[in-house]
Amino acid sequence: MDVHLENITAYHPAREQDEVFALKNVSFQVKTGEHVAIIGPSGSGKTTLLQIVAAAMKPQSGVLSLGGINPWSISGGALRQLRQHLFYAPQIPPLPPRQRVVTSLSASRLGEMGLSKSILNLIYPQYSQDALNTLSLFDLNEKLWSRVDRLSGGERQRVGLAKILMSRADLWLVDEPLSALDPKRSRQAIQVLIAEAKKRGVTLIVTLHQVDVATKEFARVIGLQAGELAFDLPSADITKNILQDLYAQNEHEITQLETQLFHAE
Ligand SMILES: Nc1ncnc2c1ncn2[C@@H]1O[C@H](COP(=O)(O)OP(=O)(O)OP(=O)(O)O)[C@@H](O)[C@H]1O
Repeated sequence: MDVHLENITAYHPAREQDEVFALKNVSFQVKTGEHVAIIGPSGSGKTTLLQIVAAAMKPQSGVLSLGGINPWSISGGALRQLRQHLFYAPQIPPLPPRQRVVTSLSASRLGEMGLSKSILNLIYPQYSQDALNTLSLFDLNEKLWSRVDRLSGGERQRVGLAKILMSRADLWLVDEPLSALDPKRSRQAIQVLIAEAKKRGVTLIVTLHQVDVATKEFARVIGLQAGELAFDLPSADITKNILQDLYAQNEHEITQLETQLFHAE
């Protein structure tokens, strides 16, 4: 599914008084099957941007088009149908605490199950073989029947990624999927996500704090700064100066950036 944003401006209803917007005049296109990373300092609008693309938040102005359809100009029923084609994975995966991993993974296919199968899924989890195969991509096969609240933070985050792969959506919107993972697991997890997206022709948009992962693993990187598009470049064209400018206002993150770039060399 292709994504097209034209002059999107958005703000949160409960914003601070001094905040005028979370996104301002943001325009870009992502082709079907393309993979894009979005980076930027904390508060630059990365999550808001994903929520806009997921049609979970309505922009104040501008036009969003998903597969040629403006989600805000169609009926509620058509919007629900359109949303079945995309998977939005928030920063903290919403995993009900007492649920087993297998149930949580199969819930990614609730949209195609129908009511009776969905209820049955709570007792006899469906698609358990697919769930096992997916978990094995993240070295989590032995956790298939574990309760979600007995997993470590990093394991929970990888279950969140496995849930994306279990879905049959053709647009994946993934918000900071690596925050609880060590560098080696981060690299491995993002490589699995990209390889699966490629295999299935899925369009992938991922927000990342790990600049080194974004520039090494993604062919295209978009930089956001204070709600505006700072750059939209092939990763090969992104220099240290461009990155330093992006994070210039944020001392803490520029130190992190230097560490990442230093280790990446
Ligand atoms: N639910 C909300 N209510 C009010 N304001 C919000 C809300 N969520 C975000 N904002 C504001 O919108 C702006 C963009 O926030 P957003 O969460 O999109 O940034 P981000 O780049 O994802 O940050 P981070 O990297 O810290 O997750 C910030 O100024 C933030 O304070």
